[in-house]
Amino acid sequence: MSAATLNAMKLVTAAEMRLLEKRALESGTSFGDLMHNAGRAVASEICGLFDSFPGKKALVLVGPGNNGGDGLVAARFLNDAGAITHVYLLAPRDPGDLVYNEALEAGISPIEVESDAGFSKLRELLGEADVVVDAIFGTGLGRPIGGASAAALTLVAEARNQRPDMVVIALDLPSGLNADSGEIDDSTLAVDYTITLGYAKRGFFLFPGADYTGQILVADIGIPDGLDDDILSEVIDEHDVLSILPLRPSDAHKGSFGKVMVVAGSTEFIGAASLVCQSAARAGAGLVTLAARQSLHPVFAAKLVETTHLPLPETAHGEFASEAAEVALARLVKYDAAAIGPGLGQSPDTVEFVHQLLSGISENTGLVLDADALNALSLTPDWWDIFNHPAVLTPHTGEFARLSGLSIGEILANRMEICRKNAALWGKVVILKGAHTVVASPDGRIAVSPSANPGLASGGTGDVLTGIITGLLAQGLDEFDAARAGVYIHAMAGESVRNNIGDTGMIASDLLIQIPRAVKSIKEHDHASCH
Ligand SMILES: NC(=O)C1=CN([C@@H]2O[C@H](COP(=O)(O)OP(=O)(O)OC[C@H]3O[C@@H](n4cnc5c(N)ncnc54)[C@H](OP(=O)(O)O)[C@@H]3O)[C@@H](O)[C@H]2O)[C@@H](O)CC1
Ligand SMILES: Nc1ncnc2c1ncn2[C@@H]1O[C@H](COP(=O)(O)OP(=O)(O)O)[C@@H](O)[C@H]1O
Ligand SMILES: [K+]
Repeated sequence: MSAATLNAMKLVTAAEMRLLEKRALESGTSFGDLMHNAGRAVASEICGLFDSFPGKKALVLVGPGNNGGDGLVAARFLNDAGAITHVYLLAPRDPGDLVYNEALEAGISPIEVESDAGFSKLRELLGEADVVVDAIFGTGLGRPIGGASAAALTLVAEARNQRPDMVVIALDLPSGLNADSGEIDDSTLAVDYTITLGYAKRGFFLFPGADYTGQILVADIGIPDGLDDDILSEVIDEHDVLSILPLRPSDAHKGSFGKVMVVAGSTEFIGAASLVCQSAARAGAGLVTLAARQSLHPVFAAKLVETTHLPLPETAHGEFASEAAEVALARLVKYDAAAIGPGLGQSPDTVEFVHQLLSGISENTGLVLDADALNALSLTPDWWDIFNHPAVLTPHTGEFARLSGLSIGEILANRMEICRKNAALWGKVVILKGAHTVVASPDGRIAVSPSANPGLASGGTGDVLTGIITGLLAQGLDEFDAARAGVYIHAMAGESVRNNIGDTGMIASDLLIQIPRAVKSIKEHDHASCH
């Protein structure tokens, strides 16, 4: 999905959605109103997808519960809008069902599920439909989809393969997609659009579900304002990022934008340090200094022209000397933010160096810990009890597994919730990297990247993220703001490269010049939207 298509979105679990619905009912909205609003809003979104809607052929697949009820209301409004509308009932509706009877009164004659195993009528309708709405199951799915519903969904998928112009829409969510975990059923359709009710669901940003939603549109179903203040999860949005980006006064000097120290790099991982330094500068930091072992200095000095250098003492064996941390700490007091870890390696001397740095660093220094700094932390049981400095941690799944003691499978199965819980336990802002990166604050807030971009899955792109966030911390942002703005800018930089060269062969260095361009674009969009 293109990240730019998403607007500000809170994310809910199925339980949170039920709670919001309950609050809406308690505040005087009836369930009938909500369902009516839902069906009408879905129909209105569907009409908006076509240049001219009257005369289009719409097929609504209706299931047994309230998702099917919404489908019946939507069918009525599609009919009113001039579509030739068919409703296909996958399960009988109660004869007293209000929305069913309203559909009948509107002249729609629902087609009962066929006893013919060949589903000849359904095939015929699918052969002609311009738009198919999956209103079979929503958040109430309780077990695997089977029988006629599974068969119908398979037929839609087949028809779609034969007629790519047919638009397939999921009402609330693609049937079978788990709103909380992103798990899917064998029958779940990969749709073109998901028109979701009230709030986007967490599962839309978790895999495999994230590959099935198509473009997500949020339909307003009339849940009154002010009921969702305790919903703390959202997709990171351009307007939020704009509101937290540091100001750039015209009379600024380099001291205005903060100083970053990067403690990174080793003989084996030279490039990591370069990428962090360059991205911190590209994110707007006033000055970047690289602290690396002194024998590496000539290489870095040739490569990093704008960066200043703090060569650190080393042993005859090319390891950090015992006084290296003290040298770095003495200089660090003059810095606003530090990135520690990328490419440092994991030798015992390096681990000791990292531990000394972390135990001596001032509370006033903004801190991003990545890669080998995280690996070094993981070696200490209950490390979070000892290391209580505020920091942004940027683990990928493997590093998160080491930090938490959880298995990679456990983390992947529940990325948002696990990231949220551990951020609270560790007292850190935690970025769980990957497609739809999750940012969690110790206070329970979660911000999810709108972007999934396989182009970013190459060595060094994480170092760029670390640099951007440290650059933002140095400019005065707090940890959570720097983390979510950094994740967004990094994602936008990745989207720009993907737009330019595709998702194959992107390298981390390609992102660097795109960082200021992403910031510029965020600022200009706001300017454009004001006029
Ligand atoms: N939240 C809101 O504010 C609003 C929410 N709204 C809508 O409500 C939707 C949730 O509705 P819901 O709770 O009725 O659940 P839904 O997804 O229709 O399915 C439940 C039905 O399916 C059945 N069933 C379950 N699994 C099955 C299976 N594998 N195979 C076969 N049957 C299965 C289950 O039967 P049972 O398990 O009892 O046998 C029951 O009959 C939500 O997604 C949204 O569209 C709006 O209307 C208004 C405002
Ligand atoms: N499929 C993907 N979609 C979006 N972002 C991704 C994807 N794969 C990787 N990334 C991003 O690329 C970066 C990779 O970081 P990391 O795994 O630490 O690699 P490295 O250490 O080589 O830089 C992270 O910011 C991660 O979120
Ligand atoms: K559905």
